[in-house]
Amino acid sequence: MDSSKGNDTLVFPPLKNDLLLRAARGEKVERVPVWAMRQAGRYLPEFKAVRADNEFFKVCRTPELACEVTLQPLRRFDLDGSIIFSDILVVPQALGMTVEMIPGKGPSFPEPLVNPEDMEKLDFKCDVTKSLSYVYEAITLTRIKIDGQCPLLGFAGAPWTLMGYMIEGGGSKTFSKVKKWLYCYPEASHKLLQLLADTIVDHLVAQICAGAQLVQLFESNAGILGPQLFYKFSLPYIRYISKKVKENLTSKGVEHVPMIIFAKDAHYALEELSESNYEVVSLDWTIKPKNARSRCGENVTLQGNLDPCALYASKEEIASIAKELVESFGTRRWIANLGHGMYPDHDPEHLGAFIDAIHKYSEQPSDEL
Ligand SMILES: Cc1c2[nH]c(c1CCC(=O)O)Cc1[nH]c(c(CCC(=O)O)c1C)Cc1[nH]c(c(CCC(=O)O)c1C)Cc1[nH]c(c(C)c1CCC(=O)O)C2
Repeated sequence: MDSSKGNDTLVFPPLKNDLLLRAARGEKVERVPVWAMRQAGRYLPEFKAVRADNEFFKVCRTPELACEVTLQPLRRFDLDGSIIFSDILVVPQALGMTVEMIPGKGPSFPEPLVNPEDMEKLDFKCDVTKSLSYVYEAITLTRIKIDGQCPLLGFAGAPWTLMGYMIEGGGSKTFSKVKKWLYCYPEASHKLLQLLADTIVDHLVAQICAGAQLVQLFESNAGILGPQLFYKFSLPYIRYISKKVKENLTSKGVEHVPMIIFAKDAHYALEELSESNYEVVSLDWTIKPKNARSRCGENVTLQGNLDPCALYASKEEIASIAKELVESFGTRRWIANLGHGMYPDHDPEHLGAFIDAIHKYSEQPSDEL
């Protein structure tokens, strides 16, 4: 069958480029797939034009706008993957918290959680299929509009990263408020992390049922925890999520999709992450590809790990860095990406140079496939 089925009722246009799915599953590819975290964003003038007239969460909540900005980078670049435009902070919103996106500052929670009693304000019975239905509608619409050009990724923030925003009320240098919870209120912390994990499972399953062909879990603030806290308060929930997502899909009779874990700066846990039931482990730029491969073994696909700042280099230098990455990662079980997201002052053409160079240097002679 050439049409891909997201669930029993949805039939989407056939997929013309499945490199990303094949690389995630460890199959041979004729060239290495490439996409970029935050590929839809403020470095694109066409994104800024949409944002000029629409508040950030309005774009998230309006399926036509979310679909439009998701497709913008695909019109410019030869991308092998597309990530739905949304935000990790829609989950705290679904739990009843107010989140604002303040220009020049980033996300802000006017009423963050201060004490464990504040958790009573959260909606423990929240039904994401209702409160986040706009995300799933955006995914289904985008899956249709993308017309099989490449696979569509869904995503969520991991529990520890979301807990950080909910308690700090925004970004932070030290994350001392949320870390204080881990030391002073470990039981309440686990209760909050479990609530988040269960909500994230439902959110990822609903995205897959709506048409997401891979999903990525962002533990962007893993680096703030040392190994001890990571093994206690992050890794168990990362593992719970992959297990439950897969179980829930099986019980619904929906095909499994590859799952990607990005635990930024958690080098110490690479072995454990690669044994956490995720098909892909995404790396930040501070680790050598060969080192990561020998620690993760041969059974997972690696993703990454260009330093986003390398996109400030000349196009020639970007091409030579891309060539080095291809030589270090090899062409099997690798998805080329950045080690974190695009920055607003990146030149779009420099991302284009990276994408084209990865394709050029990873092209396989057809008789070797
Ligand atoms: C931590 C985090 C957030 N959101 C996200 C993460 C995890 C990834 C990471 O570590 O960067 C994930 C995210 N946020 C966004 C996407 C969309 C898809 C894509 O990657 O293209 C994704 C995958 C859109 C966005 N989310 C946000 C923007 C920019 C805001 C704008 O348009 O005004 C975009 C395009 C806002 C946002 N949202 C968040 C922050 C910290 C910010 C402010 C960042 C800034 O201002 O530079 C929370």
